[in-house]
Amino acid sequence: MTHFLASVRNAAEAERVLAAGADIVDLKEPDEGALGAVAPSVIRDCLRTIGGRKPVSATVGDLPMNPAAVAEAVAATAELGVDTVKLGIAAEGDPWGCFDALRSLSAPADLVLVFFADVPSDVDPTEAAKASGACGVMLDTAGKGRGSLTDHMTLDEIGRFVDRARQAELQVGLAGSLRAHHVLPLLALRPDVIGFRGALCEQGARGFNLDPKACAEIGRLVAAGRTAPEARFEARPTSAVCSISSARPGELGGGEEETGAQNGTKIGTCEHGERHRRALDRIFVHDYVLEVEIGVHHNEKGVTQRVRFSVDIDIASDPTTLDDDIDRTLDYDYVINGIKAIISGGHINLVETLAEDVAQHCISHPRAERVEVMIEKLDKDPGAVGVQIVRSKQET
Ligand SMILES: O=C[C@H](O)COP(=O)(O)O
Repeated sequence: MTHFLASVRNAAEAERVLAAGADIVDLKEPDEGALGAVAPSVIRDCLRTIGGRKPVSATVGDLPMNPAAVAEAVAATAELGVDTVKLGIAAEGDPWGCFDALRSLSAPADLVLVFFADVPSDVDPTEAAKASGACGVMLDTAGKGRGSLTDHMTLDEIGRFVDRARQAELQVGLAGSLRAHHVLPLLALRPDVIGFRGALCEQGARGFNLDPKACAEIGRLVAAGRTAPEARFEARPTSAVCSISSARPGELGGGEEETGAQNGTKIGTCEHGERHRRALDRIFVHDYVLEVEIGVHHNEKGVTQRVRFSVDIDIASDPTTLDDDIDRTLDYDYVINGIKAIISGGHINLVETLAEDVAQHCISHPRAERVEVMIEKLDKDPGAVGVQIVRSKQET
């Protein structure tokens, strides 16, 4: 199961993220850099407040790779009683000297090495963990104004990082200016930890106060999403048939589709772009009907009504490297699990809001270029009413 790590700067914030369902409280001063350290007195205070309810990690600051300084900082932080100490691997200095020094420490806390996706490093994470005695590795970003983790690495690359750590029997975490729309695609990679600060704060700014609504929203998404990837191995929803049917070459704009036995959900793929090395293909989920709590009217509150989702996503693909591999395209489950996670959040007033959330989820997939979302309420008299929106990567 993936654990929700929330970075906080004091005990009051720790209480707030615990209320939002955080599994790991990560002590960090956001104004002091990507891995800014909080003062020892603040760590003690937080440990008292948390009182063992959840594991606590702490960072040691953005330190240069100086063996003596790194070993001293890790040992001092571990002595305060945290469960895990997180150490960022900087580009310059003597990382291997640091790993040697750490290995000979007998610090009373686990060590996690943090690698920055936006800082090139030739240190191999699993080798570094072995050399230092770390029990885990994590990806994060150093430059918090320079995009999120997925702006610096593709999902395939992040997946390989997770897999390599797994093979080395290491715990693995993912973070780096992650937002709500990153939750599902990253949970699908099955990391042990997914970490947030900025997304939990007012205006999404990591140095600002925590926003209780944002904390709750991220907590809810992680809780809902970490079960969603399992759906790949579970029975499909009765309303959907999810078999793949690809267009044959030459069927521009055509394509094949399969129709659900229960209510006619259609899911498929059709090629509609030019057939060069990098084609534009269209993945679609049509006529997917779910019960949703939605509407502004009094008689729409506290009840569900049938809503039909039709989603078309244009994806960049390279047919020469597809290799019959689901990870090299966009899985229909990504769309379906996203819709399910969005509607599990409770009542939504407007179909426009629902359409926008679905569109943002879809367009955030690294392969998605353009998405069309149609949402229809089916139980309104006299017929279907709804909204259709189009969003492109360039607009987001
Ligand atoms: O360890 C997780 C980090 O605190 C993530 O911070 P961020 O979401 O602001 O990049």
